[in-house]
Amino acid sequence: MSSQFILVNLKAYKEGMGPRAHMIARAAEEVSEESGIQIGVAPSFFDLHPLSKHFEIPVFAQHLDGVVPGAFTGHVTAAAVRQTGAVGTLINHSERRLTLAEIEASVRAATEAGLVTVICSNNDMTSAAAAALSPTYVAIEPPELIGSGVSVAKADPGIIQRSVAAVHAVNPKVKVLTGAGIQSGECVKIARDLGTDGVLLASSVVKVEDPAIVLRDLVSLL
Ligand SMILES: O=C[C@H](O)COP(=O)(O)O
Repeated sequence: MSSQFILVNLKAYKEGMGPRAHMIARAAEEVSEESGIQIGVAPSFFDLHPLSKHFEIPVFAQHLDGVVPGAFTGHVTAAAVRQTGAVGTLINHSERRLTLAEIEASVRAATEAGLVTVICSNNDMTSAAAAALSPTYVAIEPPELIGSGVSVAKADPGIIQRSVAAVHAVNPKVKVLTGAGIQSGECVKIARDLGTDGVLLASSVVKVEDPAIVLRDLVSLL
């Protein structure tokens, strides 16, 4: 069985909320069972518990704050994310950037809560810095390609290769995902052949009428 991981970020897309989040999670679970490839979803905070309750696939938060439970307002603690049944979290997504100190605090809090951590980075230098914090994964995503329909695997394979090398030079135990414009089995295969452990993607699955068709294509060459 391939150890590749496909993580679908539902972002704040209206096509990824409520009933649509359930439909996407159901498609992810079906395709995961058929293919043996692990497929997870990162819905809005409000859909974490509904999805973790109904589905076996890994459910991730899109962000968490590195604060301990207490007098904080509008913060999302690692303990609260854990209680929803989520098993992991994105940290420092391009659309939810944090300071270096905040990233470190978020990774520490999430790790202490037993969550899988995915730090997002924008280039190979920040990938190396992220690896120094010992997350489970670093996800390299060139911001200019996010949501563009142009795949990082085809447009900029060099950034994937350099990031894998940079991450592993700092900490060989840290796994690497890549994202931005990922849309087909060919993209996933190119990323895997460049040394990544999977992909992080959104629009190509979330914004289509039938996500299962795209998900089946994504796993087709693994
Ligand atoms: O979290 C996912 C990434 O930002 C990629 O988004 P995208 O697949 O729509 O380019």
